[in-house]
Amino acid sequence: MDYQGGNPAGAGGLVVDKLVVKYGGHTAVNQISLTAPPRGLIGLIGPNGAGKTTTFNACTGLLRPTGGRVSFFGDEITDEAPHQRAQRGIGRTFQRMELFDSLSVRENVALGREGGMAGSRPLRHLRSSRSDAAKVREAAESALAQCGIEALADRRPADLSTGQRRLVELARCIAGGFRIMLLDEPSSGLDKAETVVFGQILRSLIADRGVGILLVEHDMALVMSVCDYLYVMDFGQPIFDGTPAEVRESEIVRAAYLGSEAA
Ligand SMILES: Nc1ncnc2c1ncn2[C@@H]1O[C@H](COP(=O)(O)OP(=O)(O)OP(=O)(O)O)[C@@H](O)[C@H]1O
Repeated sequence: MDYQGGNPAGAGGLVVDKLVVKYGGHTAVNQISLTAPPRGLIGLIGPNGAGKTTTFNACTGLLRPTGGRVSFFGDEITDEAPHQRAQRGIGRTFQRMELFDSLSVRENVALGREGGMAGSRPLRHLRSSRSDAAKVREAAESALAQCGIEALADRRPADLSTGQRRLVELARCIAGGFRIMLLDEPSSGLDKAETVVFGQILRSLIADRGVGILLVEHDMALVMSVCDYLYVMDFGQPIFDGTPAEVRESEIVRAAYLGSEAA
């Protein structure tokens, strides 16, 4: 079922159920449940150290949880390796950008598609077909267009502004053709105008491609304006979930987080 707004629990996509993650004796994530459905833009917010990135790492397989389950379109994937989850359609960007400055923007974006194809067929680079190359080119051009950065295709990331680099990173993830994309602070370093454009691109991405997005973000203006539904965590615990309007009104959230942010 595609997401129609409101509480997305049970709507399919990426489902996290009572997730627990410990680093040694420290419980970084404690009983977190959330759903990121197709066509939904879901925010995961909370103060620094709340456990948001740790939750992402458990969803993408970089960390094995101590408890709870992760499933994807009905299949349990809690113990699957990162590449298996990527092949199923879980994509991700990282808090710190990882672009290759020796490659052009177009080549960086194409890697998003090539990585997935190489993962499914390890010898692809030795015996890649013309149709594979065409698919990669097409995916890269389409992702560049989705982000409005076709004109930057032949430039090097090092020569671009932070805002432009963020869009290259997003385009690379889009080129991967994922069904659910986890974006970790993707608007960090952008100015207000760039952030507005970034939010519009996220919404158009959902409308045009039917993907779902799980967004970790500290920019409350962006979160409140683009998200359909929000999960709020603090000290590893779930403290509230609801629509942006409900979150804004919540005393619990205000006390834990929004009091210090521009709500
Ligand atoms: N590799 C690690 N080893 C031990 N503790 C860690 C590790 N990574 C994170 N932590 C701790 O786990 C908790 C959750 O961290 P996490 O990075 O998931 O929070 P976050 O909500 O993403 O924070 P931020 O908004 O600052 O990125 C914090 O107390 C952090 O110090």
